Amino acid sequence: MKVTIVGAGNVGATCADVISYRGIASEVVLLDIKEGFAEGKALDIMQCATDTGFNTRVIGVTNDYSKTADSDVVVVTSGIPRKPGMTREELIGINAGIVKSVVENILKYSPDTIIVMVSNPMDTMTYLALKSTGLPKNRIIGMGGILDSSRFRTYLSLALDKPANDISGMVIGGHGDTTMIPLTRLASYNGIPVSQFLSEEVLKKVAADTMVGGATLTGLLGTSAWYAPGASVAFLVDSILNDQKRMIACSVYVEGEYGQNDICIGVPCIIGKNGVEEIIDIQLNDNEKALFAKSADAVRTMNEALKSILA
Ligand SMILES: NC(=O)c1ccc[n+]([C@@H]2O[C@H](COP(=O)([O-])OP(=O)(O)OC[C@H]3O[C@@H](n4cnc5c(N)ncnc54)[C@H](O)[C@@H]3O)[C@@H](O)[C@H]2O)c1
Ligand SMILES: O=C(O)C[C@H](O)C(=O)O
Repeated sequence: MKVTIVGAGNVGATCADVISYRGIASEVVLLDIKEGFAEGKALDIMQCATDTGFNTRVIGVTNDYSKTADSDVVVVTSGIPRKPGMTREELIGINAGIVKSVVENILKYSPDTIIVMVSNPMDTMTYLALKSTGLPKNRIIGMGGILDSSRFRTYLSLALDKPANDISGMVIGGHGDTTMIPLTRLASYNGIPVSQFLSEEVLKKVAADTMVGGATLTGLLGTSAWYAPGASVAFLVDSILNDQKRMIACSVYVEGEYGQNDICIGVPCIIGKNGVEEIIDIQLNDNEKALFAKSADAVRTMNEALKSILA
């Protein structure tokens, strides 16, 4: 199985590293516009093979899309990350043009591929990729909800002082500081509602920390995060390539689900070899429904901005 990752920066290279290390794909192509950069990252990753014991072939190329031919999955991480104090939405002006040209190039060589969108603002970049290529909606998947859910589970694990893998929880809605919706009501510690262990006040703080999880890391690091984002992409790619049919919150095109239409937004999906195989339309309570509607409005407004940027 072949995976291409466009953008060999922090997230792209970490994702290539995790995919190789875990043997998720037999071949990984890293592509970047910076001369020699992807080649260097690929060689560095390949030199881990004998120490960590993987056999994935990793190659790096400078803007040569012919080497990406027949990729089963293409991950798009090309574009600029935010700096402290910025929102993801402020990246739209530069990233929209990059994403549009990248997806056009990808499809010339891999017309049947599944695209995983990472570049921010991710929900709008996913929508842009869908609309500009005309690909069927099952083949464009935005990565955000899985990362936000990992952060939610981490903050819950810290509050409970219990391992994150014993905690389940999901974040839906937009991948933005004010648009994501941690589903606290449904989070559990080995099936037991977390509300049996944590006060309402603590749970509110966990949700608030989750929502600004990316901004917190950007403040600490000076650029946005990459370890958890890279691992989240690899988890998603694994579910596609190995047809695992995991339920993962992803940004996908909705047609009536959750009362919304014509946007890409984070909802629980079954992810398998055909990409998005099903959207799980769970029953939200009135408060969650209102939050989802507000989140969808914000995502829709951001999509509108594409018209003037790409005009
Ligand atoms: N969806 C998410 O959950 C999530 C998580 C983390 C980061 N991100 C986003 O992912 C993007 C990348 O973040 P990063 O930290 O890896 O940034 P980075 O600056 O480390 O890497 C981006 C890379 O893209 C390359 N690039 C730019 N234009 C290109 C083009 N036209 N073709 C090929 N390569 C190109 C750059 O040369 C650079 O190496 C950002 O937009 C960031 O906001 C999203
Ligand atoms: O926070 C960012 O800008 C990057 C990414 O979307 C994240 O959540 O880590």
